[in-house]
Amino acid sequence: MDEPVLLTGAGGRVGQAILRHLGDRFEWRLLDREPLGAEKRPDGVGEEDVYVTDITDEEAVEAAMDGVYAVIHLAGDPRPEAPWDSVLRNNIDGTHTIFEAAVDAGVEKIAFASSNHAVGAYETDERTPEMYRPEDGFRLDGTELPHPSNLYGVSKATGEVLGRYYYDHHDLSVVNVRIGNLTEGHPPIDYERGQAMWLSYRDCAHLFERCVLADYDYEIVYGISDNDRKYYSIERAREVLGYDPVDNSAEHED
Ligand SMILES: NC(=O)C1=CN([C@@H]2O[C@H](COP(=O)(O)OP(=O)(O)OC[C@H]3O[C@@H](n4cnc5c(N)ncnc54)[C@H](O)[C@@H]3O)[C@@H](O)[C@H]2O)C=CC1
Ligand SMILES: O=C1O[C@H](COP(=O)(O)O)[C@@H](O)[C@H](O)[C@H]1O
Repeated sequence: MDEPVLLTGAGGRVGQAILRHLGDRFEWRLLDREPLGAEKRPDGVGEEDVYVTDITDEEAVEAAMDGVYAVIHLAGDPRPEAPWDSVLRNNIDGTHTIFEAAVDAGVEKIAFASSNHAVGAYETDERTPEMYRPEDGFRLDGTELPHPSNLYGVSKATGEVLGRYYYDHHDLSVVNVRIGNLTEGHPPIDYERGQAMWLSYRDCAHLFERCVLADYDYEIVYGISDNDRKYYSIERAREVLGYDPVDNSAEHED
């Protein structure tokens, strides 16, 4: 594959985890509404490969999408407490703009950064905290309906449905990655839920690498490391994408 991979939200935590481990793996085109200094760009990615624009700007997104093979779409408001006006603009309208431009440009596939918060309401008082523990067998596997924890989760579920629409009506492969809790170096401390859905930086990069390279139609997978504590199945990601994580939050417990 010689064509570029467009990474939106490249300057954020997930984007930087990906670039840190996959900097020389693809020909990158980076997009963010904030400028990306040299320290945020892999070697060989110059300012000419960076698009400083808002994803709701249709013309600018069209320009960034020209000739692109695949998109990793991360840009958006990541705050679980984000208000409706922000998720409507950044997460829903922005994601719609990305899909429209991708279809127009003939992009092959899109990996969309969905979230645990699209399904957070499965974590009921009856199930918690037991479901966060290794001996508990409760698993979500991506076939369940969305069950959002907040309006941010609603926006992520909406992104997944937008992807379904563009997959059904256009020649575009779509994978939605319901990312757990990306934390650098070690799992969250004193936070069982976060340890159960920990995603290490290197597993995050590997997972999105597989999203670019694997063949699929429309998928919903969970993005967590291979934690002993887990309530998300990673079997679908293994099967369809060839995801093979190396980290486990249990290895960081005393
Ligand atoms: N970090 C995590 O543990 C998780 C992240 N996610 C999702 O992954 C994606 C990335 O999250 P993070 O890297 O943690 O967030 P972040 O806030 O660190 O990075 C987001 C990046 O997107 C850019 N951005 C935001 N709105 C934009 C817009 N309208 N146009 C252009 N650029 C825009 C920001 O400037 C920033 O660089 C988000 O969509 C988030 O919802 C989902 C689950 C967990
Ligand atoms: O979707 C997201 O989820 C992570 C983890 O959620 P939390 O409720 O354990 O904080 C969050 O840190 C991140 O900001 C968000 O985008």
